[in-house]
Amino acid sequence: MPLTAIQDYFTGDHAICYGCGSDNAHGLQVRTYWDGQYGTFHFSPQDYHTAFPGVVYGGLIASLFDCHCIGTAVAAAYEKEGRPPGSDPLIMYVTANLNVNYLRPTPMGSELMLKSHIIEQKGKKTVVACTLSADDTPCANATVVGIRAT
Ligand SMILES: CCCCCCCCCCCCCC(=O)SCCNC(=O)CCNC(=O)[C@H](O)C(C)(C)COP(=O)(O)OP(=O)(O)OC[C@H]1O[C@@H](n2cnc3c(N)ncnc32)[C@H](O)[C@@H]1OP(=O)(O)O
Repeated sequence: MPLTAIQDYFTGDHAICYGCGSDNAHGLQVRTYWDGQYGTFHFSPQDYHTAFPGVVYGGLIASLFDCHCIGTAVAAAYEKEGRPPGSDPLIMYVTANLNVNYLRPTPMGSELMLKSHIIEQKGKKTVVACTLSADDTPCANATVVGIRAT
């Protein structure tokens, strides 16, 4: 697994995203570690991420999927072009579609693991699938369609 997350290569206007911008002090700080096959991200929900007692808020989960999957699309695109992550010209994707299945309540108090992989890379479009697990139990999964913006 790389030591640097894909989002850590982004600076300036590309580092302000609520989900993954390193310069956004109020953001979620999503970090995607891409190993060429899978993107991995761990997140520990805080008390204020609760939906109801003991259960993580679903909108938070959607946000984690969103930025982690877009990060996966960016990392995979650099790899496909044979370029170091973050090199110019910068690669950026935006979310066109985000589809989440909530399989069971996601428990508070556990570290969450998101694991993503590429389903399709074609033209401007990349489709990424991702599973979110707590204590090795899948709690939600998602498919994200990313469209290349730069
Ligand atoms: C600069 C680098 C920095 C990077 C890091 C920054 C950090 C932040 C990053 C984190 C950011 C966090 C994430 C965020 O929060 S990103 C913010 C939330 N997202 C947006 O605001 C996006 C708004 N939408 C648009 O801008 C346009 O509608 C887009 C660009 C998405 C498509 O525009 P357009 O319609 O003109 O595209 P096209 O005609 O060229 O079609 C191209 C292909 O796309 C396919 N398609 C289109 N729509 C959909 C859809 N809904 N489902 C499935 N597929 C769809 C289409 O069929 C075609 O496929 P194909 O026929 O070729 O197979």
